[in-house]
Amino acid sequence: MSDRTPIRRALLGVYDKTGVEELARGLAAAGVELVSTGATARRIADAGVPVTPVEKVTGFPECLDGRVKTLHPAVHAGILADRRKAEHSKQLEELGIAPFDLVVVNLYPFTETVASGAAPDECVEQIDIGGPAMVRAAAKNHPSVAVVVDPARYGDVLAAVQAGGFTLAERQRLAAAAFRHTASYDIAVASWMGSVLAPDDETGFPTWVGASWERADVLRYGENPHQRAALYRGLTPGLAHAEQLHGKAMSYNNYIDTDAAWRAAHDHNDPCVAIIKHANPCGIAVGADVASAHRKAHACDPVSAFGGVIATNREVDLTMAEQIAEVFTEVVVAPSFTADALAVLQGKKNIRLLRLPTVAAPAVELRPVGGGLLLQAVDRVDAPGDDPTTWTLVAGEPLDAAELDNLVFAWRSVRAVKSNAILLAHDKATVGVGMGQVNRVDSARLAVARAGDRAAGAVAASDAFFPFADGLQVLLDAGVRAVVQPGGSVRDAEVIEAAAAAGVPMYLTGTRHFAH
Ligand SMILES: NC(=O)c1ncn([C@@H]2O[C@H](COP(=O)(O)O)[C@@H](O)[C@H]2O)c1NC=O
Repeated sequence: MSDRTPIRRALLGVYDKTGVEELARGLAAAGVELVSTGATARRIADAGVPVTPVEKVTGFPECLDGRVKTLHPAVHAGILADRRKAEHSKQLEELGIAPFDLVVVNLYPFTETVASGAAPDECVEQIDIGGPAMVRAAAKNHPSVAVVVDPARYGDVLAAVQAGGFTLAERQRLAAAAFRHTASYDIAVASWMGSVLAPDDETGFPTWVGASWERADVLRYGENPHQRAALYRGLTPGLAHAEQLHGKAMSYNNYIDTDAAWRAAHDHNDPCVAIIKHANPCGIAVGADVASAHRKAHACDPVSAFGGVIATNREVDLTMAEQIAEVFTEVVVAPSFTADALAVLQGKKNIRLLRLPTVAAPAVELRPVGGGLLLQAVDRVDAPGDDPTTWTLVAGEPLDAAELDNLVFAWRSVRAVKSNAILLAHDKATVGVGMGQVNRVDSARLAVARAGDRAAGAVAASDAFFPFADGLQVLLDAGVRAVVQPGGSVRDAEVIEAAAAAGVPMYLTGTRHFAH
């Protein structure tokens, strides 16, 4: 036996009126009686489709600037009657209320109003009350009623009407989508109230955090092939919203590395290229153009750059594309690609190309820990100590403008390096990066080993203070010509003395850039 419920009477009240005339026309042509709210009813009537204004059903005028239009038993009993129960149908008859089989509603644009910078009163006015009430009622009563909250589903509605109504499974799916819609809506309202309108305290962190994520993709696997994984998309812009222009599906590790690469490239204002492997840079460089930045970044560690992820903060041009095409590369992410660059890269079967416009970094980042979540302000290279005019020279002679620029490049780049970061740079390009160690001496050794001959004359940045002079000594012995580090160790005097003894300028920033 079919579990379709025929659609004879529909209630329509939509803020986003996209496609509503076509829907109404199709429903009316199939003999469905239409009831609708103020502006929606006018739009339908203007399209020449017969429609009953909801006031005719409620016997009550829309009032209080639209705050009350559908909040009435004649509407809600019509939606909530469980047609499987004879008693409900009997009660409706006694009350003179006709049931609804279909509810089509979308809500006031609360999020968009907040995003527009509107005043609090205007935001509050855009908190839809009657809409969610109808949506939730219809979704609860999905055994009898179909609910649609997305204009993209109107085609399905018209097909279902022709087929004799939605099946129970379809109504269940529509109901689940409807509850997701109202839940996300309420999360947006509660978040705004708790962090903008009426924060509970002065910490800057709300006492409650709600989030709404839409599944964007099911990935082939997670960090390892035996782990299942999926990508979810939130409301803030970023990698999860990037447009893939070419190549195989992104993997879990591709996402992790691409996110790190994107961030590293955007820590610089000049044309910059960052090449990332295992979420760490194997090359970062700035240049007059992206192609020269890419050549310099690649030269840092060509062995590791094999199979890397490349990000740039500018358009990829033909020259850069031709260079990339020479090396096996997993992903290239950029704000844009010139047509000829795209053509070259699309000739490579295994490369993934992502277009992601440059957007402001999010203010906070979340990291799950067992049973909870850490929230922190995102580390950007814009703290007071990131401005070289605030640096303190504690050893050696001041650098000339060009070398200081080089040191600033090293400092801006070291933020992207994880766990005891030591970064050597020359000509605004990394030449040796030490990372992922549990002590700073080993990171220094690694950076020097990777730099080889290039360590002599390079400048060095350390993401955090040297706890002892030993790590610094490794750099001094290798011949670095300047060092920047936060300072703040109890043994700073010892460390500074080592730099002074070697005649190497040392600048203290007072700001640390740990990344784990
Ligand atoms: N107050 C109510 O009873 C009420 N009933 C429905 N709405 C909303 O009003 C909008 C449709 O109204 P109109 O057809 O006038 O544009 C929809 O977004 C719907 O969710 C209401 N508005 C706000 O709560």
